[in-house]
Amino acid sequence: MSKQLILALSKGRILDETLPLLADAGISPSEDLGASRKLLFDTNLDDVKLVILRATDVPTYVQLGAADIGVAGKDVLLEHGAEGLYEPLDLEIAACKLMTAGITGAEPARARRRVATKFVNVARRYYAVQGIQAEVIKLYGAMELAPLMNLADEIVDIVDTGNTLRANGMEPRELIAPISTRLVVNKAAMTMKHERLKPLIARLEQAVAARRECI
Ligand SMILES: Nc1ncnc2c1ncn2[C@@H]1O[C@H](COP(=O)(O)OP(=O)(O)OP(=O)(O)O)[C@@H](O)[C@H]1O
Ligand SMILES: O=P(O)(O)OC[C@H]1O[C@H](OP(=O)(O)OP(=O)(O)O)[C@H](O)[C@@H]1O
Repeated sequence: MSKQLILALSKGRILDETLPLLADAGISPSEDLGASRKLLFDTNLDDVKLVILRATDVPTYVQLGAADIGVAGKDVLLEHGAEGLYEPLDLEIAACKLMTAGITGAEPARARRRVATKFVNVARRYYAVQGIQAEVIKLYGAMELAPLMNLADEIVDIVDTGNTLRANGMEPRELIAPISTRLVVNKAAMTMKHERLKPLIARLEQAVAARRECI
């Protein structure tokens, strides 16, 4: 097994909050991530490299061992499934909620509810547990448009400020799960590379704890 540790980061919103946390933990990329089209970066630590991935690809890289450790939203992890992954640390960044939502004031009454979402696995599980028959429609963005356009009765999506829902005449309904960004580790790497992973995870734990104390 390679001596290097590969750390997979979710690009976009999560990356913006991950880089300062990594810096607090004493880990920084050797070059400016934004100034390059590169996706694989050295860091100030000899044995740690970073890969910058689409958020939904992080669990796949870590599960299959192409990366040893990763940073991913709990929403993405719930949708992907936890097989082959440990989730040792809540990084307490990019907090939001995974919720159902519908048109403001409308009764969620259909016997068989049509639900638009990119979180199809989460949605199927959620409605099954509630005993609600649901036809789940996969979308890749702009979920809030689906009820307005009569494509769906309800959506399952991320809610933060609620501004996107309000701007589209919708309201939050049920909380499915509180979301934050998590550290995930490949199960085999946790055993085979334990000596290298342990101090890395400890650094991150300390950085999260130090921030909590500042709040
Ligand atoms: N207000 C928010 N809206 C969306 N995601 C949020 C919000 N706050 C925190 N998050 C977290 O950020 C992640 C989404 O990041 P971002 O919006 O950059 O990616 P995306 O547009 O969903 O991904 P992609 O571009 O790969 O489709 C979510 O998985 C969630 O964990
Ligand atoms: O409650 P709010 O603060 O309005 O945030 C929630 C919105 O933010 C996200 O969309 P994003 O802007 O990431 O676009 P996306 O649809 O491409 O994911 C999410 O899908 C909601 O639409």
